Amino acid sequence: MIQSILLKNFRNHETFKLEINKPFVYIYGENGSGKTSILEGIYFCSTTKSHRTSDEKELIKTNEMFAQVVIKNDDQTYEIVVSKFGKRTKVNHVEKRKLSEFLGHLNVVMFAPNDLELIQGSPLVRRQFMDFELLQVDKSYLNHLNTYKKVLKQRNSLLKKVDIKDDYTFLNILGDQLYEQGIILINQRKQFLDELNILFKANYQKFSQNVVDIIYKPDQDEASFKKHLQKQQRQDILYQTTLTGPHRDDFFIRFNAFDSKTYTSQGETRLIVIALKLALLEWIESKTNHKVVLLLDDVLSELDQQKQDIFLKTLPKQHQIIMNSVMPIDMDHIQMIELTKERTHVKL
Ligand SMILES: Nc1ncnc2c1ncn2[C@@H]1O[C@H](COP(=O)(O)OP(=O)(O)OP(=O)(O)O)[C@@H](O)[C@H]1O
Repeated sequence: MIQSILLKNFRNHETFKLEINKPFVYIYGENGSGKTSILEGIYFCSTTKSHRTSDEKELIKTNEMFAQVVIKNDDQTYEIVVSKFGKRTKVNHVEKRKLSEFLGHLNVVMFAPNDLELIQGSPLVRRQFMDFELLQVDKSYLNHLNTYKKVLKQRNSLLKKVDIKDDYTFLNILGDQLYEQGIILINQRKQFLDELNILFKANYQKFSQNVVDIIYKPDQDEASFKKHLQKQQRQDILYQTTLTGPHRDDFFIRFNAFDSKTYTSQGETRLIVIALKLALLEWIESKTNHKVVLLLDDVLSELDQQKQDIFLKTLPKQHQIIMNSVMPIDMDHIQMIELTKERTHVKL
């Protein structure tokens, strides 16, 4: 469990310090007070990435040289500092040069408003979701994914040079390698979505009676992928690119009989994504045996009062939850923090 959080020069926080004394922390305050930045800080210290920017210099408070996040979790201290020279990480005050030595200790699942893109966005968003979650729990997945991408790049550059009349020997070798790695990705993604689907449906049922399902849409099944690479490469040569494979995979959420992407309302979409995140949390815990902290950024907006009440009542009790919103709520057993200007400029 996270016991304390310190942000220094992080976004609008000059110094923000929070000692946590209950499993459920609820932070509220006006727009721009820095609520999202606190969750972003925790996420950053967990993953070394921001959930809302790829330009990490943005995290450094204007006119400052560095931003720092220090988190005490299960009596271990994790620290990340970002400056114009890059990022540095420490565990228990000892510098960790290898990312693998820093990652995996402080596990979080975050819901943020831009996660609605999981439903509404392009297939790339959903592929990145599958890949990111799979490589977190299975290091070998990263190797297969990287090899697949490397072979795909080689094959695509060869396809730009090769002629219909040429000898296809090298193209065939690359096709075999692509198939070999590709089916591993397809099978792992399928298994991931099958397992996630069971947890997702159970979580979603707590909110609504609609029937939902995660449907994997591999670009090709194993047999047609093989057939394409062996017998239909003329098409690839013509288009000068690999037309099919897991790099074109997708999934969608079936909502009753429809595709939620075009069918569900904003509030319904939000509940679907929340249920997906709750499912993900359970899935990661079952795979890693590590406790996962749930971060909920502005999760209540767009939900009607009844849905907000159901949501708050059904939040998992066995997890640590850190959540924010504009308005306070009336609930027992939570640590309520009002974020005021003074709180973001605490004297240490
Ligand atoms: N590098 C930075 N330096 C200083 N201020 C920053 C920096 N980056 C962002 N800000 C400001 O920090 C403030 C806090 O942003 P944040 O998104 O955390 O607020 P919030 O409380 O979650 O707001 P909302 O309720 O509108 O979602 C904003 O006013 C933003 O303009």
